[in-house]
Amino acid sequence: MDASVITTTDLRKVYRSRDREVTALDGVDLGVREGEVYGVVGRSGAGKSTLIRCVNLLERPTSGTVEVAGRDLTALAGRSDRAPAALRAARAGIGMVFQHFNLLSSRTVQDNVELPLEILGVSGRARARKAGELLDLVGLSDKARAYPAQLSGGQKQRVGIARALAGDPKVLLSDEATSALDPETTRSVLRLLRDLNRQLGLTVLLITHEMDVVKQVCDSAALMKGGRVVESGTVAELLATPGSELAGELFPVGGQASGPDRTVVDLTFHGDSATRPVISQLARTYNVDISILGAAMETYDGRQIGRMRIELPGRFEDNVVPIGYLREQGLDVAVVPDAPEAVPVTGPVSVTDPVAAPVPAPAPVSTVKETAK
Ligand SMILES: Nc1ncnc2c1ncn2[C@@H]1O[C@H](COP(=O)(O)OP(=O)(O)OP(=O)(O)O)[C@@H](O)[C@H]1O
Repeated sequence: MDASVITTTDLRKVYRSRDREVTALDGVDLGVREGEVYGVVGRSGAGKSTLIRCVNLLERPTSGTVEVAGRDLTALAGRSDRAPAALRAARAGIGMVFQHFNLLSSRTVQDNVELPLEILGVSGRARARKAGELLDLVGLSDKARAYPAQLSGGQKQRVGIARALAGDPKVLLSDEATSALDPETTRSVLRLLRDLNRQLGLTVLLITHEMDVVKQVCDSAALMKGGRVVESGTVAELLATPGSELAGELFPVGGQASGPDRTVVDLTFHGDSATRPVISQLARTYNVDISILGAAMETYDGRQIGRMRIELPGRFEDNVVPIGYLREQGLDVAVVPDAPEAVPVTGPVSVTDPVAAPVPAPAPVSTVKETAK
């Protein structure tokens, strides 16, 4: 059974103006499972904002489909510019928070939270009760009568989150919600999102350009480049994928070769291999001096995953056998060229292996498919 609560299929968005076309989304397939926090990262212009705005049809996709909670929103959108009633109703089940909060300055905090309920025609008393509950949930009961100008950035975002939850959404979309906040406030807003995700079973799709956000709250992540998703999966799966750019950015294991005629290798340990003394066995078996240039160890979903960058004396050709040994021990092995990026060693390593210098350009990392938790 597909437990995705947000699914985009071959989503494309082309912005057309008189003299040019920009392909902002170039066939995006995304699956966000119920109850997870899913982060989409990428450089400026990668298409993140366009993607999140297409998920609630604030932006109309050029082609492809968007399903949220089992409903095909693209089918509800109709052809005119004005959203039909069915789409407006479906959107009530999708909350959205924005980087710059988008609060109405002339309304109190309580009235800002009540706004979506007013639009839905909810009676005054029911609105006030719901707004009171939501402000309690985000820790701002004492600010109900304050105006946005009297709040800190973090408090404003909490109001934005309370307002986004007014329609009891199953899904919350977050468009760089913490980008305007300092690191400490960012952490507290992310903790709030995580708590809401757990308490309410809320699915959160967020876009960010900060890897720390992914590290702090995301179960899964996708990397976008040029309108495409180039890597995706649970954080644990990504960390275990040789050559994953996201894994490298989440847990950088830096370190350069100490001189010429050295082989630098990135190793990923997971499962059983994370707890065996593979490196000391390698040193003993081949009588080779190994320098550890960097290492990171994390536990995700109860699985230990380690990444390590080591240096072996000699060039790649001299180290084919030890590298083969590491692979036999169940480690993912990627030889690092002079440039900082790693090249996954994919085929079986043999003495005549063509991976030997010159090292080819990094191969694209294949998408990690979703697996049940
Ligand atoms: N309304 C628009 N009209 C024309 N081009 C647009 C429009 N909105 C976005 N684009 C273009 O689409 C591409 C993707 O933009 P988008 O804002 O989705 O990227 P992003 O990853 O969110 O970047 P940022 O982090 O800077 O917001 C960019 O080349 C951008 O210039």
